[in-house]
Amino acid sequence: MKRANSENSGGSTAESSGHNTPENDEPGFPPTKRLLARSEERGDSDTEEIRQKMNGCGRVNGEAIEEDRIAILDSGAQYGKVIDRRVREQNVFSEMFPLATTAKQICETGKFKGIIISGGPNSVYAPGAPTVDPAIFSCGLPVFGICYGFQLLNKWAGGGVSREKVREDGQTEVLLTHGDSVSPATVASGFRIIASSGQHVAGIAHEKEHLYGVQFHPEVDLTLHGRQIFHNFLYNICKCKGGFTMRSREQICIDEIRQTVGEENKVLVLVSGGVDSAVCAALLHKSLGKDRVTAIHVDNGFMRYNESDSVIKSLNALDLNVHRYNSWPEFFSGTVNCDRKGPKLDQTIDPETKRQIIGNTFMRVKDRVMDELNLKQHEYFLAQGTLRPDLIESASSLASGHADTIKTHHNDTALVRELRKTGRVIEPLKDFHKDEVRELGSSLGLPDHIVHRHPFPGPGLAIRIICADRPYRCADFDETSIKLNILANLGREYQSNGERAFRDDICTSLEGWDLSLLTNSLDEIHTTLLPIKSVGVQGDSRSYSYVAALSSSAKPIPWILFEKIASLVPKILHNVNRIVYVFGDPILYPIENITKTHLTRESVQKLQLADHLATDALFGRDENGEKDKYLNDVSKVVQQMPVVMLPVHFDRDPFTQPNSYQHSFCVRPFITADFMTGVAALPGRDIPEENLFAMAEQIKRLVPGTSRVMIDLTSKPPGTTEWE
Ligand SMILES: Nc1ncnc2c1ncn2[C@@H]1O[C@H](COP(=O)(O)OP(=O)(O)OP(=O)(O)O)[C@@H](O)[C@H]1O
Ligand SMILES: O=c1[nH]c(=O)c2[nH+]cn([C@@H]3O[C@H](COP(=O)(O)O)[C@@H](O)[C@H]3O)c2[nH]1
Ligand SMILES: NC(=O)CC[C@H](N)C(=O)O
Ligand SMILES: [Mg+2]
Repeated sequence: MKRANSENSGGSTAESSGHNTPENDEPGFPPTKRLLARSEERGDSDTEEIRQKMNGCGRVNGEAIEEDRIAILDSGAQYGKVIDRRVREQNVFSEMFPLATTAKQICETGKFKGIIISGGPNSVYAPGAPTVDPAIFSCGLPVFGICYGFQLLNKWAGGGVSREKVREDGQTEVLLTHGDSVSPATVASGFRIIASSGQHVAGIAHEKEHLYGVQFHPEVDLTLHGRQIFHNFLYNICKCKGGFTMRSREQICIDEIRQTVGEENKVLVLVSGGVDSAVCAALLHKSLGKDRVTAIHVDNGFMRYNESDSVIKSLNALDLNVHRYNSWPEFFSGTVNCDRKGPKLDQTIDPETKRQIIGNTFMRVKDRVMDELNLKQHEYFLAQGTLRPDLIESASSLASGHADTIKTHHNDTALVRELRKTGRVIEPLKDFHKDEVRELGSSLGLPDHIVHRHPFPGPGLAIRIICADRPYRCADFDETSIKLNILANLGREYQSNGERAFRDDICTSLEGWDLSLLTNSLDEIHTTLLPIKSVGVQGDSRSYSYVAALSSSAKPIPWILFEKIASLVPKILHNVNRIVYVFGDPILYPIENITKTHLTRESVQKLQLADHLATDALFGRDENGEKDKYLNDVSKVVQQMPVVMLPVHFDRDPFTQPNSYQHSFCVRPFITADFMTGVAALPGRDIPEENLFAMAEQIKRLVPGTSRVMIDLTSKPPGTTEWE
């Protein structure tokens, strides 16, 4: 293995990191003492915060944990808190600290057995990129670097990290999401390559120094054997004993609620009918009793068809005081700020602005409701069923210091953050993931139809109507369209030199991947780049890019081929976030225009109908309506199925029919455990194909102005569950 000298490696040369000195005969390892001293001198601005965190460390709800501890240094990954969970579920206590935490701070406690460094949105070679105290790698504790953490490790030890032509996003057997890479030639000396992915290095180890790094994400569910990797690190390498068991999480939540609210005060809880708020309300009920808890459900105008009625029915059955408020005019005319200046929600296109308006309007409606119910602000706390992923994706400082905002969840807007600072917000589930909340709900005795209900986002259908007033076409649109078509038809004979060169380029870039399904396919795949944007998450950062539509006359529909194309497109075309299949005949005309779309009552009603038809067709409905809709076999495989309205009118010759006025609908059946990562459900394998055909036919027939129906084939990452 050669020592790297990548231009992009940020100048981490043998000389600058003090390698090969007489004090340390192992190449690549700077002398520990010198680095520990240097780390003390740094005087980082985070120091006070870290010191406080370190002092408070090792306690769960006041109880000291004396067992082995693992320090997780947070580079801002979306998956940081998933690492924490993976470690704790193996009965080892873990705590997250800012990346700037020094080796000295960790070592002087004498309680840590190892260090894990998380992934993050930055590039290790970018100016000002967050970095780690170099002594971390030589303090004697085993270190496991994940993604950004792996890149920091390799760079520190004299290896290289560089921006690659091909970024990797998505699942193979492991989840990869990165744009920077280590190549075999740039692995730091002394390290052994223990895993590869195509041409990239996926794992390195220096057994003697107990230093390990992986480019992929072992912490997420999508990585097969990820738990085993943590087990090996914790038990075989760090020699943890595994004595930590969490006290009943239910009791921890109850104690926290009682401590915060005290003897006299009361709680107003926002309930949507979803599992998180139902569990939150049940915990409050158990902790404080019925009379001290008031629940309000807000119909913001973006609920599903008749949903608020059934929510009230099922919440009343839980013995809660629930008040329902129909506030849709307030939401449609809501603005980001209280002064009502700036664009109203029904004039807004930008998804982040839509989300902020909705979140802030929830808070304003809450204030109005309190006045109406004569509840005194100083006696009341506000409770929300906020979960860990809501905070991570909103880049809340409650979750991480370096994370990128993927999307602002409505329950974590600026106004909510202001209220939190006053200490009057209770979020007992803020450390939970969705599957853990369901477990807690069952143990609290909530009925199955609530516990297994599919999630529905607070902003509801408002973030499932893609608003637009002009097509989204950047300079790269035409080139991306051409490349998309070549990529989807790799088996075709290409005449032009340019096309052949691009095809060969793709094949070289994807060396190591099995492309036979694509190169052997005789089916013609039609591709249409849609001039609209959708939100995604790539390399721990937010992305906002094009949607690619696939169609074909091939029968039966080659779903496995489409799935493969969907997984490869974002690897090659980084400006494509989502890949959909369009039901029906192949799409022949390009999409030049969009249908001007805003949030109006009419657009919401159309989507309510499409969503209602799609949900019934896929999950069925018993004769009583709602009851078992989310308890059948398909709904156990698919954990959520957003239906999204797109401002796209297909099958129009743009020269003879320039005006676009119809909409299309896309269903997104999604398979996941914790909603941090997941994959699209594939027809014929995960969900019945005939249900989807029936659904597409019904939407087209019954929803006025429908152009086409499609299904989303994108995994998360690079897509997200919701489109905005
Ligand atoms: N329509 C609504 N009325 C009142 N509160 C709401 C409404 N929608 C969302 N909330 C509040 O925002 C919180 C977060 O919403 P979120 O959708 O994540 O959770 P949920 O609705 O309880 O569960 P699920 O994720 O299963 O839908 C809820 O727990 C609830 O406190
Ligand atoms: O209460 C919510 N308020 C929001 O603003 C919000 N945005 C996304 N979601 C839900 O969160 C889960 C993950 O969604 P994404 O993969 O789209 O980020 C999915 O279940 C989404 O439906 C929200 N829930
Ligand atoms: N997930 C990560 O840690 C990504 C690291 C880095 N931002 C990259 O894209 O390579
Ligand atoms: Mg919800």
